Amino acid sequence: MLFSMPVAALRWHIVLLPQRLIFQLRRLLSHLLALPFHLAHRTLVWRFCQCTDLWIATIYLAAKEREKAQKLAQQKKAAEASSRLSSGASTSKKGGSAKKSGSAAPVRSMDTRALDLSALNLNPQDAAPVVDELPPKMTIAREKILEEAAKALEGKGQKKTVSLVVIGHVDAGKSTLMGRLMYELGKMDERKRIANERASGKIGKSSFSWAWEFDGTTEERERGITMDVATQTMMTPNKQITILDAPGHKDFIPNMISGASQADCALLVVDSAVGEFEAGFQRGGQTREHLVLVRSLGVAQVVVAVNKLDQVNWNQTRYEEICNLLKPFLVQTGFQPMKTSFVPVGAMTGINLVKRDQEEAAPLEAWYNGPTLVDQLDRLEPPSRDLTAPVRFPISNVYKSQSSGTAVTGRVCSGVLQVGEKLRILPGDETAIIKSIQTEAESLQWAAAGSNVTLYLTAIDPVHLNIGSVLCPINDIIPLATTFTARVIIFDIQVPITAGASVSP
Ligand SMILES: Nc1nc2c(ncn2[C@@H]2O[C@H](COP(=O)(O)OP(=O)(O)OP(=O)(O)O)[C@@H](O)[C@H]2O)c(=O)[nH]1
Repeated sequence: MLFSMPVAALRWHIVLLPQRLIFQLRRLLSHLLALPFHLAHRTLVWRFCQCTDLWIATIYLAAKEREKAQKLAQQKKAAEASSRLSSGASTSKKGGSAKKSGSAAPVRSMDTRALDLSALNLNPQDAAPVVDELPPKMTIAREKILEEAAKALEGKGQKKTVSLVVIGHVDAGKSTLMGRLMYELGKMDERKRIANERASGKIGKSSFSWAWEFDGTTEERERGITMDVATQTMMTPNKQITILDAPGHKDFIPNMISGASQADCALLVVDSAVGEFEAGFQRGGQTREHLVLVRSLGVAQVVVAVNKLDQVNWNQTRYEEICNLLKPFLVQTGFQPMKTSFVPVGAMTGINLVKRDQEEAAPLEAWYNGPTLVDQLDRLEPPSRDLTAPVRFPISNVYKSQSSGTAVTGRVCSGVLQVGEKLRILPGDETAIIKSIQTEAESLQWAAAGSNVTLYLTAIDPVHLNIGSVLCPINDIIPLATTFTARVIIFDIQVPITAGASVSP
């Protein structure tokens, strides 16, 4: 080992080093000889690159131009197609699950999204006034509509219509009750029930499967709460009832108010479980708050559904206790005792909604032989409607659908309106023409005071339509006022409000 090192070093210096030097010298010589060829070659390559670059750039630009032209043509075609579609009034019958303020079309609700037109799916093209094909003409004489509307109001030849807002503390079982009622009345078929049961089970929310008929949005289903008002129609023996299922959670009170403002009557749902009823009825609970709100909005009739009685073994004493706590509060809030009624129910099992012949209903049958929920709802009377007054249609929601154009929902508060009628939008100077009138179930030629309808409008830029605006006849608008009297309801204030105090909205 000691001898091998110097021998290896000696070999490196004497044998390998000269060899490497010779190799490097030969490389240098060959480079020098090849230099002229290299220069000539490089010039050629550069010249070729210049040509090809230009050529490629020309092709690229031409392709871009073609693409741009194609895009423009496509956009033009799409715009033509959409205006053709939006001009055709939707006359198809709608059925199935509840029409949610936010279902297929992005309906606006009164919460934080209220006037956010950016969420209306409008693009710059849509924002242009939609004056598509010629708007429809008014074809029915006003006298004829008034005659028909008066007959309908008296219930002659058809059922009287009533709109009903479903209110109550969060999780009282409002949507479950309404979903189950739809099933019991045959409006929800077995296939739909099974689909809802499976899908809700998949996301671990099987106890909400009945509520899915009304809680239609993904967020509502995932969170297990109602967030916006959902609408459906049901038939009782003598009435056609428009149901407005309102949210119970206090975060969505503005949406609940929007539903209540379109209703004639209310169905209050309370949870009879011990502690749960008390939570809703105490100060700050929504049982109290909702009752005060609906009464202040003019609702005078209320049916109270005492729900989840299965959780207290259908205990009669508990039912009576709840009724006795609510009765004085209802009177204090302004409901006349003869316009209030109570009914014990089990929404989940469908007990005492339409019938109570189920096996599980035996404990209730032992002490109750009164009316079912449907019997009570059938007794509701629509308030008087002002048919001859000028049309007043306050807008509850505005939305825009790809297929049918701009639409507004709400209730005809007074008067009658028909397809083809030109209406003024207040506040403002704009007008719109009614292209079609829809309810959840059908397409109409006219609608009268008390009807909850969707109006598809034409000849109007949707930016002029806002929640709270009112549609009126062009020659009979709401008179301007400089002063008004307001009744303000304040819940749970921290500091008393005194005259002259400044308040922020
Ligand atoms: N045991 C029992 N549970 C019920 C009954 N009705 C409803 N529930 C349950 O109560 C919970 C709330 O029901 P929902 O129908 O979502 O209540 P809600 O009042 O519509 O809720 P919000 O609209 O979000 O205020 C669900 O888990 C239901 O399964 C009933 O009769 N008995």
